[in-house]
Amino acid sequence: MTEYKLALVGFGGVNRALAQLIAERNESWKSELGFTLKIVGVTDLFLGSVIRREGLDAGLLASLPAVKGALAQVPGGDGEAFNESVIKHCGADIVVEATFTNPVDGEPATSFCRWALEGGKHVVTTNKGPIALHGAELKELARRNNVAFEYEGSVMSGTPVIRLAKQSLAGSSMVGFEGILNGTSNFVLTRMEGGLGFAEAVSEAQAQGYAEADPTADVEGHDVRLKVVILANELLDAKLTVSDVSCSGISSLSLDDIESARRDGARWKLIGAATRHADGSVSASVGPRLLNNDHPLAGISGATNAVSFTTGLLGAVTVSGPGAGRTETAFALLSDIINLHQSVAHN
Ligand SMILES: NC(=O)C1=CN([C@@H]2O[C@H](COP(=O)(O)OP(=O)(O)OC[C@H]3O[C@@H](n4cnc5c(N)ncnc54)[C@H](O)[C@@H]3O)[C@@H](O)[C@H]2O)C=CC1
Ligand SMILES: N[C@@H](CC=O)C(=O)O
Repeated sequence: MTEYKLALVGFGGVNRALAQLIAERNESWKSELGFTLKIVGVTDLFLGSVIRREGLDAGLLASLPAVKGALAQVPGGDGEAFNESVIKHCGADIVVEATFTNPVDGEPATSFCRWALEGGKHVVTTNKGPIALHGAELKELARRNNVAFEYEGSVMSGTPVIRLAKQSLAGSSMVGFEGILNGTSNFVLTRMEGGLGFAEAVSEAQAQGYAEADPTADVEGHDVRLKVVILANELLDAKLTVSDVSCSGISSLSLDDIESARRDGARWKLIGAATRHADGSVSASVGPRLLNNDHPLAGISGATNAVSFTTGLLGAVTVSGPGAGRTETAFALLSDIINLHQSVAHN
């Protein structure tokens, strides 16, 4: 039976949910997936760090209080985050990177990924910064070190859009996509349709674990811009950088705007889109759009996301599912591990 040893880097909502899944389901994964997971290291800026090569109790980790230095309560743990030691020396096969997304330079998560890949460890991550800003370099580093670099959760959380589009829509002559790609902003718009104020709706999204550490990234479109760069570069063979994508958010929409849209049979949605033109160039944008109620994306509510791929052979192919959420995103990490397990077995 294959057992993968994991180092969890960042122990916030997503990696804690992964620990909970491991505590509850590791036994059933033996027969269902053909492997089990063992956590051998955890590090978090706020909670501290711990290494235990024989394996840590996933249930105990998942139930730790979210207080400063809490990992010191675990046998062998420390209140300080020794990121480099955990990534390089805890004996992990897979580094599970889920620290804050930094939309400006992708750091320090990009360095964490580099350390892991250079050390011959697989990396799975939900962090959008390293992929949108340094994806080509990290993929090349993974290739040179013969390890996997997987990031399904970076777009639409547990909804498997990247792999689905890359594998199952390969050869469909994709020329573009448009989508609702941020759970928080769609949740906020939906709650505002119910009459809740903008600030209260953002607070609810934070409490649900949907929002970024700084929710400005969600409501001003910066998070969607990273996702548009990731999808365009993966699926349209674009070489987009963040500055190539025009970007505006939903913070200027008032309750009046939303109510007046409703009276007109329409809904405001934050849409990220990219199109490949006849000359091969790709243009991309993020911004609020008023959609008539009969538009395929108009009915998407709450933290649900959806993306519609425009293909030459099939026309529009639309995928919808969770766009945010702790357990939903932890599932994306599991799906990355399943994918790397299948690749390892295949090779
Ligand atoms: N929550 C969600 O629905 C989704 C989250 N993501 C991405 O997944 C990542 C994790 O998300 P969450 O767990 O919700 O965030 P979170 O804010 O709950 O947790 C992040 C953790 O990383 C730790 N951290 C930050 N900087 C660090 C550093 N330099 N070294 C060590 N630890 C550090 C923080 O202390 C925090 O505990 C983020 O990049 C987010 O953008 C992606 C898809 C969905
Ligand atoms: N904050 C993001 C989380 C997923 O990427 C969102 O709300 O979509």
